[in-house]
Amino acid sequence: MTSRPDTRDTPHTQGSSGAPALRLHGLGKDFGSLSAVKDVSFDVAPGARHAVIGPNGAGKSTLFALVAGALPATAGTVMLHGDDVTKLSEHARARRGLVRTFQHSSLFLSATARENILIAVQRRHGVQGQPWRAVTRRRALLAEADEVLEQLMLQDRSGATAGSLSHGERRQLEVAVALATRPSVLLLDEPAAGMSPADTMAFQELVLGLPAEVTVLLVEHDLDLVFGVADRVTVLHLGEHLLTGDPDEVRASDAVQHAYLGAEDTSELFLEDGPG
Ligand SMILES: Nc1ncnc2c1ncn2[C@@H]1O[C@H](COP(=O)(O)OP(=O)(O)OP(=O)(O)O)[C@@H](O)[C@H]1O
Repeated sequence: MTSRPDTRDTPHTQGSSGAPALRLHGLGKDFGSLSAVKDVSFDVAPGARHAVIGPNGAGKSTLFALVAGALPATAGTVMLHGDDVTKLSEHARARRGLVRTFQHSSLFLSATARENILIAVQRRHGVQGQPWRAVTRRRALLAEADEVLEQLMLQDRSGATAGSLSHGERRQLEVAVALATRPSVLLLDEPAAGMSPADTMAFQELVLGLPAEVTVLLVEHDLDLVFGVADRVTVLHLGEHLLTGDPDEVRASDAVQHAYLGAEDTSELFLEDGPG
């Protein structure tokens, strides 16, 4: 009988064999007679900032849930660094480094920003349930939490309770909490939802500043954010894979323009920088 190594204390690696960080193959999800995701295949390269976009009902959230392990797939496989994780739970995937943030906050609102991160750091080190008894390790754990606070530009909000943070800051903190688990692949679920334009800009900087070795898969409505951060974009339409390409290919694609706006004027869908 084999047992999986406990990876809680080891940084997650990018895999050994040159495999993609993520490979989705023939992925499908049916809800009764509705196929929300149909035969979707694409790779996410290690270190990529890869976005999934598509019009309402395209299947983005469902695909996200299939990758995270929140929903079982009806068909197909999810490979993480070359390992088949299709049958693994969300928790088991997270332990292998595939970590998501939540669209609806899962923060402890009465705990400070630093404490929220610390809780994640402690979990990674396997000291949850006895947080303040591990006195000798406390300093190291706090230092790790502070490093994440700084990475996410939250050091000035360290002592503020999560409940007192602005919407944009909470989103930042959610990413910080995810990052504290040392993911190899970070899944961001519509982070710009409900954000002001200024918060979205700040969030863009945050994503651009994430450690290069962390692969990011982002499901997002806000195309400004997508085209501000992504080096690869997958477009879904009616549950199907329409195109995976670099941002310029996606912007230039008639099929993508039509998927978004049908026969309507598409001239302003993907605005380039500069005056409109
Ligand atoms: N739990 C469910 N049960 C039944 N149908 C569902 C369920 N979840 C999603 N769907 C349907 O699957 C299709 C894809 O939905 P999904 O939410 O994945 O799309 P989306 O691209 O994320 O949409 P949006 O941009 O509007 O959030 C839609 O037709 C939706 O109504």
